[in-house]
Amino acid sequence: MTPDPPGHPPSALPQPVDPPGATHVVAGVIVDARGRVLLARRTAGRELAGLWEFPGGKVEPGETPEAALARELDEELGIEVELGDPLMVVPHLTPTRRLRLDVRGIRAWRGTPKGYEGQALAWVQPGALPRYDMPDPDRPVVAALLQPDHCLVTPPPGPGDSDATWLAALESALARGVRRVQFRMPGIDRSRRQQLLANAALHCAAAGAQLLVNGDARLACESGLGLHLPAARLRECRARPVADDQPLSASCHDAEELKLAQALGCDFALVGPVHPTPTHPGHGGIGWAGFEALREQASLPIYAIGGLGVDDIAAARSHGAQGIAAIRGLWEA
Ligand SMILES: Nc1nc2c([nH]c(=O)n2[C@@H]2O[C@H](COP(=O)(O)OP(=O)(O)OP(=O)(O)O)[C@@H](O)[C@H]2O)c(=O)[nH]1
Ligand SMILES: [Mg+2]
Repeated sequence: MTPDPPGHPPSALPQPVDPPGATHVVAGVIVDARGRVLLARRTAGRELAGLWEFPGGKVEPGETPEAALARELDEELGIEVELGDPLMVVPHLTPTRRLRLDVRGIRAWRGTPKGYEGQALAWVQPGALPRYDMPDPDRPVVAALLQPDHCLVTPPPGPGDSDATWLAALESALARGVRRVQFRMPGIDRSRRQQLLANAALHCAAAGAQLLVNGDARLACESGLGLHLPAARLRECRARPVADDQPLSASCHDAEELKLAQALGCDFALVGPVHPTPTHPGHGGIGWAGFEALREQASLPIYAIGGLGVDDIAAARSHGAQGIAAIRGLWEA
């Protein structure tokens, strides 16, 4: 791609090209005035019969995704729609094919949705979506509707930094909208770590942010917080190391680790580095293509990490990520 000439606005994000053999499926998130989301149930005799899905269908040859979604929602529900923002594109590998589930918001519609193909419809409160049995690629979509689109991984206090300085930086990250925090403290002794964690927990609770402790299962359990497993710890785990109601996440670098994380019931994973970062010297980064190659083999929500910040959230979503996780990118104002 040639760089944009000076004085011109940056060009729009390149349209993702379907890899050979991928079936491009477009689906809409239709929300009513009460904030409920419309799901449709796949009818008997079709693949994945009985599962609930976002209404939509396959893009036909020569059709734009936008035209395909408008057509599908007219055929299936009898409504005329105005499309809103893209939510995310989930690349997914099934035993028989490669899918790209391209999910768009629906800004407005005319008509009353009805099941024109005999499918049952349900208007679902967002918080109840995880209770509906949906196809695997919908799991990250539901997470994108409900959970934070960025996750702060804390740096330890710098040399000479007081605990108060570190806590003030955490507070300002929370004030900027961080709602998911991984407490990572390499090189800090246990008693100082515990003290910082106790204070961080108070700040996070006050902001309504979720807090997960990196690596230390005992500390996580004692303090009733979530746990994040670095890849080496993940590989040692034979069973979920925290209670079901405590958040659990893991860092994964390959498909095997993602499978382990999923089998343990991790709520989400961190995958990267997408771009080179000072934290992983000598690693060139897996790039978005490498990220998608891992994403398509798993169904749990995944944050992309490595040289990313809030400006990269839309791009991350277009590659199937929940959003981005970052140390520096979210710590520094
Ligand atoms: N519409 C829709 N399809 C989904 C979702 N999640 C998901 O995996 N899919 C998959 O994407 C494909 C969509 O195909 P479809 O059967 O709805 O296609 P369609 O409306 O064009 O119907 P047709 O091919 O039966 O005529 C199916 O394999 C379906 O399982 C979703 O949330 N919405
Ligand atoms: Mg359909």
